Amino acid sequence: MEKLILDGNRVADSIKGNLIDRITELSKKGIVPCLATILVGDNPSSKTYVRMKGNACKRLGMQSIRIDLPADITTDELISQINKLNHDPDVHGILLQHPVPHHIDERAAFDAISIEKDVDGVTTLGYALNAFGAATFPSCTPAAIMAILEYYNLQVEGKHAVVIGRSPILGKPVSAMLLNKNATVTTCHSRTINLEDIVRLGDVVVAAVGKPNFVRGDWIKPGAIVLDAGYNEGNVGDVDFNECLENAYAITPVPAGVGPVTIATLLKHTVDAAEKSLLR
Ligand SMILES: Nc1nc(=O)c2c([nH]1)NC[C@@H]1CN(c3ccc(C(=O)N[C@@H](CCC(=O)O)C(=O)O)cc3)C=[N+]21
Repeated sequence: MEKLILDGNRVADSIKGNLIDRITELSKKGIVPCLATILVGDNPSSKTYVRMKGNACKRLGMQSIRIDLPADITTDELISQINKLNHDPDVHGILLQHPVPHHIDERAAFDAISIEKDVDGVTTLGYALNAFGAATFPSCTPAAIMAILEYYNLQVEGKHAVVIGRSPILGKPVSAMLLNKNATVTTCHSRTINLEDIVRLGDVVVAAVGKPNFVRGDWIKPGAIVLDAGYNEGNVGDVDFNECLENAYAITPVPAGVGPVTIATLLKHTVDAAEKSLLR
C-alpha cells in the first residue's frame, strides 16, 4: 500500500485560503480581525512561537497585538491584563502562551479569558463545551489534528485511537474530539502501565507527550495513522519519524506536520470570532 506523508503546510494553506475572502468582507465593514498574544517571561522557544503567530496574522492582513510581561508578574496582574483585552472591542482573540512561570496560576489565568475571545480553546468552559460537541473554539492543536484527518479523508469511526498525553490543551481535548467522531479512545499518560503494548493496539496514534522521539517504530501497528503533536527543542517531534514510517500507513512529519495547521486554525478561530462580534 502507498504511504501517506501528511503535509501540514498543504492543510494549513487550504485553511488560510478560505480566510482571505472573509477577511476582505470584514474589512468592508471596518473590522480587522485581531489576535492578542500574551507572553510571560522570555522563554526563547515560546518567543519564537508567539512571533510566528503574529507574523501569520500579518501575512493574511489581520491585526496582532503582542503583550510581553515580565516573568515575576503576579497572577492578579496577569488577569488584569487579560481583562483589559476582554473589554477591548478591537481585540477578537486572546492567546496566553503556555507554559507560564510556575508561581502563576495558569488555570486561573486561562479562565479569565472571555469565552467569546477564547480562540485558543483553553478555558474550562471552552473545554467542556467542546467535549460535549458544542460549537465553540476547540484548542488549536487538537483541532489541527482533526483538520488533517478530515483533509486527507481519514476516517476514525469505530477505530481504536490511542492518545499519548492528557494535558488540558492537547491530550484531553483531542481524546474527546476523537470520541465525538466515534473512535474508541484510550488515553495514555506517564502512569500508564505497559504503554507500548497499548500503543501497539492503535489504529490511530496521537503523540502529545513532549519527549523527543518517544514513540518507536515497533510500537506502531501496521497500517496505523500516526499524528505527532510534539514540539521539542530543535524542531523534534514525539515520534521517531523514520522508524514509525515503516509500519504506518499515514504519518505527520515534524516540522511541517501538525505545527503549521495549529497556527492556521488559530487564525481561522480569530476570523470566526471577528465575524461573531458583528452579530452581538
Ligand atoms: N496557549 C498556547 N497555545 C498553543 O497553541 C501553544 C502554546 N500555548 N504553547 C506552545 C505550543 C507550541 N505550539 C506550536 C505551534 C506551531 C508550531 C509550528 O508551526 N512549528 C513549525 C516549525 C517551527 C519553526 O520553524 O521554528 C512546524 O512544525 O513546521 C510549533 C509549535 C503552539 N503551542
